[in-house]
Amino acid sequence: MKTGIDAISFDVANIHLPIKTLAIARNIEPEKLEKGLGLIKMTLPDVHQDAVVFGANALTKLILDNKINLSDISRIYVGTESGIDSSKPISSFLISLMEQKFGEDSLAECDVVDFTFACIGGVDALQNCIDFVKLNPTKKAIVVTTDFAKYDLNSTGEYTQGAGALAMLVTSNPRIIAFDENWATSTKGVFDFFKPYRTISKEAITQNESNDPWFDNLEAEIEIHKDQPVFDGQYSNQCYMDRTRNAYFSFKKLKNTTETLYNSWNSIIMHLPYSFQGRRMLSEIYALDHADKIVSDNIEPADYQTKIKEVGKSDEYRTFVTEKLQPAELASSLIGNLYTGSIFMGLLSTLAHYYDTKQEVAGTQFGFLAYGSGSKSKVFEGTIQPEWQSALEKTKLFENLKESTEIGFETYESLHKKEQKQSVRTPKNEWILDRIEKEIPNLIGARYYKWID
Ligand SMILES: CC(=O)SCCNC(=O)CCNC(=O)[C@H](O)C(C)(C)COP(=O)(O)OP(=O)(O)OC[C@H]1O[C@@H](n2cnc3c(N)ncnc32)[C@H](O)[C@@H]1OP(=O)(O)O
Repeated sequence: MKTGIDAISFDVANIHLPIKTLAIARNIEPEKLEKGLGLIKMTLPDVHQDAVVFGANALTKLILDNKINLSDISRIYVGTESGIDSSKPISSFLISLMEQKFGEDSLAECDVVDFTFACIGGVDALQNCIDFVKLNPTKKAIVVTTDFAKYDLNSTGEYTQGAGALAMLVTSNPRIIAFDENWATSTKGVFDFFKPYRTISKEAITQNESNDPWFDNLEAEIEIHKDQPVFDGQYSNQCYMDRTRNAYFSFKKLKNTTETLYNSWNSIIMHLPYSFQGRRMLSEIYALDHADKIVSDNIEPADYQTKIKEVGKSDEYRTFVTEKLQPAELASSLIGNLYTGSIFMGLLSTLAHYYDTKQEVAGTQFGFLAYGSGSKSKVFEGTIQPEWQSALEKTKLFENLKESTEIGFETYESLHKKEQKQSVRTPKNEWILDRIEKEIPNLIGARYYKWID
């Protein structure tokens, strides 16, 4: 029996800052961002959007477009690193919003939970749901990935920001992609990118708010966390490269093959924190697993990086990138980083590209190289199913991305600093963040959402 993804929906922030505008404002050469990293637009949440809103919108679309009967859904597992509460998971918010829209107790027997491991949490959720459906072939699960990839102003992560969610129905005999048995993992506990709690004294926080009785219950110090990560960009690239390489070669061992694995993959879907990350990182694996061994086992360490760089710039590698990686990059260039959703947006981008250009990919294999900082990589593969086109009929990814509203630099900064009061875009047929109760400087209160017709 086959198990995999039967349907996919998405919701991204449909306002964006052109990368050129950011480059000019920050005094960065636009060509570096456009041609070096493959960036065109950067999306970010409007005033009424957050990770719950994106997740709820993607999930609502999945349910409506595929006429899903909620009583058939046994699990909704969420991959996210944008949790808004240390106890109440985003999946708990999603349950209440879906019941608000589709009927009270419609998900009363559904198991829900969030998975957090930086950008790989969605893949962890998927793997769990696949295992569950394999054991219970008549049952169905949904995976939601939702995040706001927010970086500090003026940081090297700033131009890679993005926001949005995907929702995927996991079933037996799926219409889009069926995953094979083998999943290889490579893990190492490192600090390449993380979001630590910070300690702040009660005194510092209450200076301007001393009349609020809420503060009476505070300890002398409290811990808060900021949406933006602490990170070391070049080190995170090294960790990405090390983990994916190790997982790739473990995957070959699991498959018990000496064949050059990527040759059998029609498309390669990687975690894309920005559009060209995959092509910049894969050249090492490409060189090591090449049939003619471009890099031999006994090459001098000093020559190793130079050789990998050379391979990355060769015509042969460029052709390989155009054929196997570029379709996944298209949406990333127009959206930015989606953290847990990036790899799945790469899958959707690839399929939407083949759909729009009327190319049949049923029966071909796609290879997946996932990465999450902290750090972990998983490598797995799947086969595209005969009904993939009809299953994606309503998705219209690139048409939808064209509708995004452009904003200027001042609006971008005011949204980033949470100073903007009025939404840029008028919401329609979507969930919105209605209000946050007990919001005080640096602390976040209970959030309430509503559906806007
Ligand atoms: C969150 C995760 O997934 S972890 C893995 C990735 N890490 C992150 O995303 C963390 C946040 N991001 C960052 O810190 C940064 O954006 C990074 C590390 C990804 C990129 O760092 P930067 O210092 O901005 O860029 P970097 O110098 O590495 O690369 C710039 C590229 O543009 C190229 N470039 C520079 N100028 C130009 C130009 N004028 N024309 C064309 N290309 C140019 C460079 O040659 C280089 O490409 P190459 O190495 O393929 O030759």
